[in-house]
Amino acid sequence: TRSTRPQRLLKAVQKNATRGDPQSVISAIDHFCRHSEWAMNIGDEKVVNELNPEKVLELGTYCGYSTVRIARLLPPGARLITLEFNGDYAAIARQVIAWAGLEDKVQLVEGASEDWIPRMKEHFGIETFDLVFLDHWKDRYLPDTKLMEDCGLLRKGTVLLADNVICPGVPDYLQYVRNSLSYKSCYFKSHLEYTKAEDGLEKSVFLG
Ligand SMILES: O=c1[nH]cnc2c(O)c(F)c(-c3ccc(F)cc3)cc12
Ligand SMILES: [Mg+2]
Repeated sequence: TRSTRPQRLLKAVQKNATRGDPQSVISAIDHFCRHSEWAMNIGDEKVVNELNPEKVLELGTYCGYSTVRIARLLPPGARLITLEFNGDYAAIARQVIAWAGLEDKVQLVEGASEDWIPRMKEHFGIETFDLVFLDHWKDRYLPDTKLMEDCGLLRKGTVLLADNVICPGVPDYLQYVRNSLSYKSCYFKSHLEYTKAEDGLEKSVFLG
């Protein structure tokens, strides 16, 4: 049977990227998405880099592209936990993260965000996160944000970074973080990965 797009993306990484070199993995995926097949990676234009997080939560791994983008910048001892609901995506992402040599900084968990967010303390020993990257199902951004608040996983200064706030769009989440007194929110206009369509990132700082 025909291979899947994630499988073809992984083959492109194994063919064109150097083991242990995260930047070459990122470049190989960007090249694949620009010249072979579009894929829903955040891409090489939507970037927010002024953060120095120690504890990062990523909601939505897909093939691990943004996982590699974030984890490659983490200092020793810093950790990224990434949740992926789709088992096929998770299997590919594990191999992409391993090819980049970042498995020591990344914990990939397969399952539903609403099941794992309440277990961060007892299962991973994490009290609060410094950065949360939301890039999973658009109708889960708002409920998962409220769940993280209720689980005490956000502290004064925690940054929520949300992809696709314009395309496909997350209107309920945007309305919440832009109107809640508990967040300072701002929009980073960009483009939908590898296209000319508008998209952007919403950066929201939790005020406690
Ligand atoms: O479902 C998604 N989860 C996470 N990220 C996405 C994304 O970055 C997209 F561009 C898109 C996308 C897919 C098809 C389009 F025509 C436009 C955007 C979807 C997702
Ligand atoms: Mg996205």
